[in-house]
Amino acid sequence: MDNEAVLNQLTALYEKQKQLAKSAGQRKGQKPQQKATRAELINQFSFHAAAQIPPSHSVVRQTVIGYAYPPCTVPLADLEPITINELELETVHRGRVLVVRTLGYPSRIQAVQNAIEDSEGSVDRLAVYNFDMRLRPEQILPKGQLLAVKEPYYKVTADGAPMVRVDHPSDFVILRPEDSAIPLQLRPKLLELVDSPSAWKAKGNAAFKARDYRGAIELYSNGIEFDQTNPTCHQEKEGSTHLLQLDMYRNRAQANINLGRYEAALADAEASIISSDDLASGEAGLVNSNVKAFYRAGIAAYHLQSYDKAQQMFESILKIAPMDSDAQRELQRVRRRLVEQSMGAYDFEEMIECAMTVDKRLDVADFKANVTVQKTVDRGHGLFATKAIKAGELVLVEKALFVAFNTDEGADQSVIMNLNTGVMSVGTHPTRLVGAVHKMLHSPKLAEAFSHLYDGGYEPRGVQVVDGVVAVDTFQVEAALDFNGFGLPSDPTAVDRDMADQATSSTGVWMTSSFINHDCIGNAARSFMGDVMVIRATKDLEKGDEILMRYKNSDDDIESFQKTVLSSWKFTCSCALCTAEAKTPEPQRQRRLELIKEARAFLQANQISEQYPPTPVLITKAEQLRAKIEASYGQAQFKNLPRQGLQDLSLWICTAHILGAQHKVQTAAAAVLRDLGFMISIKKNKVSIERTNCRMDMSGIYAGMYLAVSYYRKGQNEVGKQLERFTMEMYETIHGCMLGFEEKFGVIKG
Ligand SMILES: C[S@@+](CC[C@H](N)C(=O)[O-])C[C@H]1O[C@@H](n2cnc3c(N)ncnc32)[C@H](O)[C@@H]1O
Repeated sequence: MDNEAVLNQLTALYEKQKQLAKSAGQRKGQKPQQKATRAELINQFSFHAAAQIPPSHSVVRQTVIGYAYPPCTVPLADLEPITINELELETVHRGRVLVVRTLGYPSRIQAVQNAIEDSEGSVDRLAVYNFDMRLRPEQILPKGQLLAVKEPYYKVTADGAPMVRVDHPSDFVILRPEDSAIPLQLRPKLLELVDSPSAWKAKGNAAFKARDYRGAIELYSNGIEFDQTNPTCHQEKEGSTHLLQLDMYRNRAQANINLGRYEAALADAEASIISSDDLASGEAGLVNSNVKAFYRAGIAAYHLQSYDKAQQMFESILKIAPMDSDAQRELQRVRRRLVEQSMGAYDFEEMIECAMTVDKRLDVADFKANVTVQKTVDRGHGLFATKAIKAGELVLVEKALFVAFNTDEGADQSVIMNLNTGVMSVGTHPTRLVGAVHKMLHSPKLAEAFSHLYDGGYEPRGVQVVDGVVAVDTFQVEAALDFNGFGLPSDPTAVDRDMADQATSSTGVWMTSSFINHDCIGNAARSFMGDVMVIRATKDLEKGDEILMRYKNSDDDIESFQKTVLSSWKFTCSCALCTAEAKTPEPQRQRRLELIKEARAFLQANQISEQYPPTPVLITKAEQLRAKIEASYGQAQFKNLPRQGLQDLSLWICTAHILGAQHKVQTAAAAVLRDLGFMISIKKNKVSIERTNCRMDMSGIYAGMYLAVSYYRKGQNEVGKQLERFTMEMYETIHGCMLGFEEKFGVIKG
């Protein structure tokens, strides 16, 4: 399907969804008129359809963001039960909880769905959105599952039938058979009596072995609680009860690690460390238990990027088990992270290699020592330099909170239609939303950090942990992602790895980089290596300077550029470039747009090839056109500023001279650099480059190398060397590292 057809299809779908939402809204508070019967529902969910996903080629998968309601923040125990028959359409039932059992096998399209029945035997459909995509549908809504929907949202669906809809993962609680929230009618007839901590531990171990880590965590928790609330329960093994409890903490730590719940894992692992008094009792295996406890604490701390703590844990192991090879290996790994974190010393080439061949989610630390988040005068928060940073040096290296790669398994062209904001985002956005939400669900720390990202003015509610999970508001997360998400290019070897290439490209969110405000010129450039963003300075920065980057490349047509910025990020850019445009008289701007159009047509019709170099007549024509465009950039407004509309044509002229008479290369290459905002002057073999208003891109690297070579050819090697160094620095800044420079640009030297 071509782009226009997709766009038409999406617009039609959006309109339809808006219409549906409107007519559904009119039924607010009503009871459903037509509902599927138990038999119909059982029939609908009667076979194993877990793998059902619509064919992605003909149907654009859609996630509709409709009524944005906040998640429940009341503990399950404080909610009043509600039955299916009491539910009212288009209503979030605040203060209530619906306890149900699933009737059939789950199906999955955008949501995982199943038929449900309540304590009165009434039936309906349940749809769980934003589920953890690492889980299979049958792990979320298996047949016969008892579960609670906190403050249920009862919704009219596209087919007119009702459905209980869960948008926030924390509103959905899987219940164990013995949970007191389960009404008598839904309770399993036979409840296994578990009456000792060791029995809970055994059950936990069995669940763990079956890779049911969620289940194992609950079972160990029950065991720990049982132990704490029944102090006399275990005469089973005098003296060892305390150790049994520590075993369960230790095992729960591993289950938490396996689910990526590192904060809980660290707390569990630390709680499971056996004291020196207990160790002195000399029971066999206790040292080994502590090795496990320290190891798990170390791994959890590592994933939380608490590298000092991780180091301490692995060193503790080596004190009691000096030959432990796992601890030795992990200690080495941590030490590398500590060097990266404190000094910004990375092996970037290895990172690109790893992203290309092994895993795009890289194992590296963040380097944030050069920046800090501060309030700005008029644009909320911003990111500022904590020390002077030279052009080309690292400003920030940051691993993403989450990236949805378009190469991930199951990655698909899908669309989020936000009926509240009117924004439609096509690509991997739905995956990014779910990924970010699930990262926060078990990490109050991450949720707290994320809550500071700009979200367009959502009412701040703080981070609340309810029933053991963070009540993450998926609507708010989506709003924040709209403002703070970045697109990534799909090719990690591409030279200019800044902008995303297509609507369907990978998308991610980086927490610190999110504070960088926009400027069309800016003073920093980003590149990506796997899920790591590398930001370097494009000019010398002073301590206290605000870091600024362009969110999107500015358009020749300033009006349309400003419109996009306003609709996407809700501000009007007032940078030096936009101000210069605004000061340019309208007829002059219109004239320039016409000339740029003419230049585009010229470039399209006269693509350069080595085989057929452009004729002198053609080059003269290009130069005349360039002169006209140059004149349309008023000297008064654009003194020392980049002139975007000239860039492509200038590079064409420069390349044409390279292939033809060489004597004009120098002027042509300098013109390309001038159009990017570099003011170059060469006096007595000394190259000075004024770059206050520079922008960097690939044309600059070509021009820089051509310029350097032209001086080498004239025997002015000193000048050539300085220009080559400048070009290499530009390459490193926009590419992140020097990998590939020699192959692609070294050859220009011949
Ligand atoms: C990714 S956030 C940047 C950090 C943000 N200033 C904050 O306080 O968190 C994007 C938002 O910052 C603001 N912003 C960014 N650049 C701006 C600029 N040049 N002028 C005014 N506001 C800007 C806009 O509100 C935009 O939607």
